[in-house]
Amino acid sequence: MSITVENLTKIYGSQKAVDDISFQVKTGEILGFLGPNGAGKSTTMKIISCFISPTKGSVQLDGFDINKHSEEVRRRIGYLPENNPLYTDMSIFDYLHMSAALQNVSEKEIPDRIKQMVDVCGLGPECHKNINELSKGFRQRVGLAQALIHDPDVLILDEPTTGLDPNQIVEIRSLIKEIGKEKTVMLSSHILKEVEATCDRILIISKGKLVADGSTEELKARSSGTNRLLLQIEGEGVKEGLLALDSVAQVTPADEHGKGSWFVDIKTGRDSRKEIFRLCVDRDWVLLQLTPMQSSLEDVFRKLTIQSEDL
Ligand SMILES: Nc1ncnc2c1ncn2[C@@H]1O[C@H](COP(=O)(O)OP(=O)(O)OP(=O)(O)O)[C@@H](O)[C@H]1O
Repeated sequence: MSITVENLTKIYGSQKAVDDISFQVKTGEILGFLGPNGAGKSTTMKIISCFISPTKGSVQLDGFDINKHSEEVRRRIGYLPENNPLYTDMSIFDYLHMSAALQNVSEKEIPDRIKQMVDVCGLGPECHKNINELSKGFRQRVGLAQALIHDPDVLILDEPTTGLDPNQIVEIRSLIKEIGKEKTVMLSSHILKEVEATCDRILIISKGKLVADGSTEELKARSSGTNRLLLQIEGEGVKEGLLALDSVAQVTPADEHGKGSWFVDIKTGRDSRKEIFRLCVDRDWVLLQLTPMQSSLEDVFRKLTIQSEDL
């Protein structure tokens, strides 16, 4: 089941939280939704899940419109809100029973659905406990079980791994990947490594506007625009010599990588390595290192979200 968001805007009082954004999530895709604090991620996810209505624009799930067919949409969406609000004085069983009933799962089917969710979300060893007796990781699993109880085609997960320890993060991440084999998933996170490891595609939102849309590799390539090399050279006049090469855009010191180290940014579509090697031979320089560098998702995120502060 696909999600189509068109010209979505949400204004709270005088604040534009989401500013005319459009995107699609394809059936079976795991989409990562990134952005700094207050960028508009939760607001967008709440609108898609029919928890709040947009000021303008539309969201459709395979043709079901959130404004016209909200019941149909809700039935097809599982939503894990930020901070995973749970009724902590309930047992896992009672909570999942209540969640299933609220999602109109028939009374006859509920016990089987709960059994399946306990199994899928790995709740077995803890399922006799009350929610307030569970660790954060297990509470998160209960939140996921709640979101999945009515077997929705689409899962919307708002920061599903916040507050978890590294082991729990790995466990929840692999659970999401497993679930994502059958369902369309959209998840927000502040952990870029997690998004990189879990998602097929990434959207970056900043100040309510979309600033990037693509796979991790596409975003890295688009963001850098130039290739970067790390060079370590022994010799005189290295910076000036490198800058004189036609394919070189910029040379900056990289002293943290050792004496005589430089970052060399190469113009788009060019390859300077042979030229640099010949230059070293001509000038009698000693080339100690020539390593291509890749920009990280952190670099891309910072570049795009800091740039958009100036919009
Ligand atoms: N109910 C509300 N009333 C007024 N303003 C709101 C409301 N909810 C959110 N906002 C504002 O809308 C903007 C976007 O908030 P939102 O929660 O969508 O951001 P976010 O990207 O999810 O942030 P975070 O990563 O911190 O959770 C923020 O400036 C926030 O203060």
